[in-house]
Amino acid sequence: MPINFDKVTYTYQPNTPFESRALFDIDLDIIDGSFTALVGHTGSGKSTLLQQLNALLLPTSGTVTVDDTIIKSTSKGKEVKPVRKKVGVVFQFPETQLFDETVLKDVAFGPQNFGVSKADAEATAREKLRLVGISDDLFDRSPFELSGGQMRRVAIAGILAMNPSVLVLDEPTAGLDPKSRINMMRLFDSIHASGVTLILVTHLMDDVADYADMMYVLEKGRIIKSGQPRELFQDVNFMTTHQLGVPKATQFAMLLQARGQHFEQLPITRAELVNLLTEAAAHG
Ligand SMILES: Nc1ncnc2c1ncn2[C@@H]1O[C@H](COP(=O)(O)OP(=O)(O)OP(=O)(O)O)[C@@H](O)[C@H]1O
Repeated sequence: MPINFDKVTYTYQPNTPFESRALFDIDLDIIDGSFTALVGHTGSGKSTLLQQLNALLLPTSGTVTVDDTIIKSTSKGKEVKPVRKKVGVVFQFPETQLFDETVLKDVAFGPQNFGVSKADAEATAREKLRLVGISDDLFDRSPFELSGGQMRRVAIAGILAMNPSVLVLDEPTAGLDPKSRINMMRLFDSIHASGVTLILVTHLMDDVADYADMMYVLEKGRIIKSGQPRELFQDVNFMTTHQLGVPKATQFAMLLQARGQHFEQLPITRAELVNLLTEAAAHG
């Protein structure tokens, strides 16, 4: 499902002494089926932008078009409700939003709230819980008895139970150990492969390189660069000057380059680096 931002601005607490503008003239295109990464420092406006994707915040000026719904400053709750169902947002540390007495009830809550029958909502909840790797024996347990990683998976299943066409993920692997982080990114990759449009906010350039096909760099409320990760990571100077860094494979290739190794194009993933080095070794 496509999303378009046309000259979106957002101002917190307008017309008060605390007025502060968080977004300036944002133009953004999320292509249907794409995997888009949004990167930027603390305070660059990522969370503010995310909340515009499903109308939790309305633009102060400009428009956000989600599929065929146009969201603007004067939009009413009823007009934007369809967007809430189509665009699922997984906020940072989503496990803090669990509330129901059992895992199954918690995940079934969203669809039931949108009018799905209890039986159908629970059937969807079971399917999504299995998809995120929660075993059946945990369905009737309190979500608060689970481990932190399991709680996060349950919270993600709750968003997936709404069958969103777009899934927005705000630093979804924050606080996880390296193995759980890799498993969770693989889960999102498989959700993307099933046709869901993915938007990932992250500061991990390896994840951008491994998964994203489009990338936007946000700084002080403005998009200062956009393009395919492959293109943007070639401009190592830009990425480091803006203190975002580059993937580990690119860093390693640069070290080799400083020692005389030639690369037509810097690799951005580990697999690419290995391939290039294997080829180079084969050709002496
Ligand atoms: N409720 C608010 N009231 C006033 N200003 C706010 C509010 N929320 C955020 N801001 C300001 O808006 C700007 C953008 O903040 P935002 O949280 O969108 O950035 P971010 O890139 O998501 O940061 P982080 O990575 O820390 O989550 C910052 O200057 C911030 O101080």
